[in-house]
Amino acid sequence: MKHLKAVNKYLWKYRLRFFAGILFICASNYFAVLAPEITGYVINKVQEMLPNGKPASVNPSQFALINNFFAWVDQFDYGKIVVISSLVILLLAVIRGVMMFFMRQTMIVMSRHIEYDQKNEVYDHYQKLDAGFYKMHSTGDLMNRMAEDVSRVRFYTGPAIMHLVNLVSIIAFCLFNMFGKDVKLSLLTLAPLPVLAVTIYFVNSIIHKKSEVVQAKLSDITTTAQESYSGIRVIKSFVQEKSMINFFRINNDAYRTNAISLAKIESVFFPTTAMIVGLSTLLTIFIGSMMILNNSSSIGVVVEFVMYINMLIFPFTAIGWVANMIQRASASQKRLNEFLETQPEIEDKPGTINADINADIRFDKVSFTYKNTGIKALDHLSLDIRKGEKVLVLGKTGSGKTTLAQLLLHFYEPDEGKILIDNTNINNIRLSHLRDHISYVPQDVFLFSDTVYNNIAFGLKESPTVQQVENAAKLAGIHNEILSLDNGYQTRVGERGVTLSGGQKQRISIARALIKKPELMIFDDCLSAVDAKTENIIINNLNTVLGDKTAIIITHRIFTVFDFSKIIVLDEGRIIEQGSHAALIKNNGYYAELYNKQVMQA
Ligand SMILES: Nc1ncnc2c1ncn2[C@@H]1O[C@H](COP(=O)(O)OP(=O)(O)OP(=O)(O)O)[C@@H](O)[C@H]1O
Repeated sequence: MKHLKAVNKYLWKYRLRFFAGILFICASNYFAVLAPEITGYVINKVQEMLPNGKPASVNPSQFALINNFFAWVDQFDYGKIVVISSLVILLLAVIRGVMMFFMRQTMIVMSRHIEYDQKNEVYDHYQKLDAGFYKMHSTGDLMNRMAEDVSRVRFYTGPAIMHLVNLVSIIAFCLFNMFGKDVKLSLLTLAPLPVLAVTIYFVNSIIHKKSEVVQAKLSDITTTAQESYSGIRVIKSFVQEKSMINFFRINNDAYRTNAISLAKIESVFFPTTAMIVGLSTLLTIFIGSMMILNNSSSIGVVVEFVMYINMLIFPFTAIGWVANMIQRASASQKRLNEFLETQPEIEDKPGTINADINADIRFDKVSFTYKNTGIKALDHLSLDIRKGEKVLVLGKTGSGKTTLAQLLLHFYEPDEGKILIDNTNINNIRLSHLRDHISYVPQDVFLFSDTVYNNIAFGLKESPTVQQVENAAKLAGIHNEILSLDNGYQTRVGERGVTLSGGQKQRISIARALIKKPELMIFDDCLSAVDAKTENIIINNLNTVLGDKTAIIITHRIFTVFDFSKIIVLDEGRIIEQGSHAALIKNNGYYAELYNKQVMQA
């Protein structure tokens, strides 16, 4: 329960709806408990009219309103009493209906507002968390917390609170009336209800546990099916269709077994509840009849009690259900709190500034180890890049090239050493300011399920002109291919849109970086899926576009068409070669070896 304290701030934010909701619930139950009293009164009147009938001695109602009504209606004859009472019962039902409408309008609408706020809160927090966090948590886990956990918490702020207040108030009103009328009859007829509540609570827990297992199994088969669709080419080329079908069947079998077991429990549970309800009514009639025969109660009061007992059954059965809902919401809120309380390791510290970024870069003995794997990706690396320089970063796979780029973007923080831009430590530069001045084309290109146009324009503060978007696409060597798509720049890509080739995606993401025109551009092996001819065109274009901008180009291949100011070769997080093309060829090391291989292949 303590975890749910986190939603109190929202209950307070929507306090008007919350308190109005409580008021409507109490009002609806107040009007609900008046009807049995009037029914009992009318029945006693009927009995009084029978031959040898005498007035029943009944304790007055607990409510002044109803006592005043009886005093007033008593002046009329029997026929009028029945008609007026019936109309009043009808009126009470209408008022109750209206109150219930407002109760849902306040409480359930409040829970939807809270759900909306909470989704925003979680999403905002996700945006603040750093790359390290995302490496540690799967997308499925993040999505679940955002969708399922938030909706379970909504069950607490909406239906659970509403039913809780409802059952507390209806139980209070009924007991107040019942004990006021007849203490002995109340004690005897109410005795089975707590047993009913406890039993239902336990059976409900079993049902919930079983439905969770069913949900988990369902999610297993969905994942298996989803992976089979996305990986269908791999499955077919490895001739694994049969084993995939078997794997799916195993998951589906597990789902069926659990779903059937749940259905069995439910099919016993609901009839049993109905039977207990019937037995309670029967018990009330039986005990009531005995008391009428002993002249210690009246028919009207017994009928009134039968109605109260029927009113109480649902709240008593709901105790277990509501308790389960609260428990589940609490578990979900606990999971949400875990994330919401996670502070990003990389965030703006006090005193960070919007420093000038002209892109003189210095790596000063920088070392970095990935915490999750313990791999040392950079080892006392020192590097100077002057404004306007174009630097080629080469190295075997895993040598630390991407890490170098991501440290510069401040995705991670060095364990040792410092990174300076124009003599300011990047730890002192506001994150958004730093990243605004850098265009980064990552190795694993990502396009949003949106139009090609919007994908290129993504991240710009102001909407670009069509001309600007097309220019960027031309420089990235993709303009003509975009025009040949059915809807040109308005073609949707990704999910349910056109599927682009790896090379096309890479070039769209280059266009996205070029349109931003920042001080520093980092291209991380982003031409790997492009053929040599297109690669040459793009590199040539870059030569013109980059102008006096600083650029870091990470690659596995050597580009001879481009005149790099500096080439650095990384190995195991250290610079092993550094210099101009000519100097490195002369050096006869890794670079010369790679160059010779490339020349031979050409
Ligand atoms: N997120 C990560 N968590 C843990 N270890 C990582 C992570 N990213 C990279 N590494 C490890 O750090 C080392 C350097 O990786 P990095 O991606 O910087 O190399 P790279 O030179 O860019 O490789 P490639 O050319 O294959 O892209 C590698 O050994 C890699 O396994």
